[in-house]
Amino acid sequence: MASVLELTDVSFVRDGNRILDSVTWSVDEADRWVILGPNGAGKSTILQLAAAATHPSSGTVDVLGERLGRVDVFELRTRIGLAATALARRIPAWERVGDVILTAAYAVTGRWQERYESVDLERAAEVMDAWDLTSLSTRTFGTLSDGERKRVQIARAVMTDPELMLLDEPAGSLDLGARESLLESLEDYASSSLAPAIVMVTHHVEEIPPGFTHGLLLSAGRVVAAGPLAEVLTDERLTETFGAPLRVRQEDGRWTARAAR
Ligand SMILES: Nc1ncnc2c1ncn2[C@@H]1O[C@H](COP(=O)(O)OP(=O)(O)OP(=O)(O)O)[C@@H](O)[C@H]1O
Repeated sequence: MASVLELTDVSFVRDGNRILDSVTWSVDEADRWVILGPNGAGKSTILQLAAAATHPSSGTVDVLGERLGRVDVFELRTRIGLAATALARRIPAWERVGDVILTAAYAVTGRWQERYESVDLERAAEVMDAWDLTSLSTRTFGTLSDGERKRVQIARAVMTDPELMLLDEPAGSLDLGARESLLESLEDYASSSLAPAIVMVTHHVEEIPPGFTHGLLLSAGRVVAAGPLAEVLTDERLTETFGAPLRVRQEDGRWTARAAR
């Protein structure tokens, strides 16, 4: 199986702090990974490397077969879908949802031309339908709830038909109903044979959608465990990752964790 992301002995140092320490990790095209770890573990930094948004201090990062440092990252980034709150801040509050999705095909925010290809209009309609956004298509982005905004961010990334999808805390800050509804959509997306490799960052095992296959546990910039979810999500490894005694359970494809007593 082809590897879409490969980190080999990667360290990332900023202001004298070793944020990632000798990380070796690889993602195949059919994988759906979750990166779990406490605040400051280095999860977002790994996502930034995978998004070709930064370079390692040492070691090598290969994204979609291209080595960072030897490739035009602007070209490479067009092949990667990234849904992150920091990016959503660039979406103008006055832009209509339909245009937020549609303009992804042109890698811009803010509608900039009045004539779009019909193939893009059809694709935007399909994506909005899949992510339950059709009824919101004429609403402006600034009037949406957090849950609706998260859906729009993901749909915008899906619209570009990426070869690697990166999701930074897609369910963070959502209420229970919005979280469950988003996880259902992510489960549908992850189960499609047409979907690309997916890497999702989260703090909570409860936010892992059914159908996700692998887990990378990070603590203080180091890999605690990486592999199939059932092998890495154990009491011992979660306890080591979060530095507190934890017990983890799986039921109907969903995970829960709580303090061990
Ligand atoms: N450019 C930088 N300069 C200095 N320190 C940085 C830089 N980027 C990240 N850090 C630090 O590196 C550590 C890891 O950050 P990162 O955002 O990757 O962690 P995270 O696991 O995603 O955390 P969180 O769960 O809180 O979002 C943090 O302590 C952060 O303050």
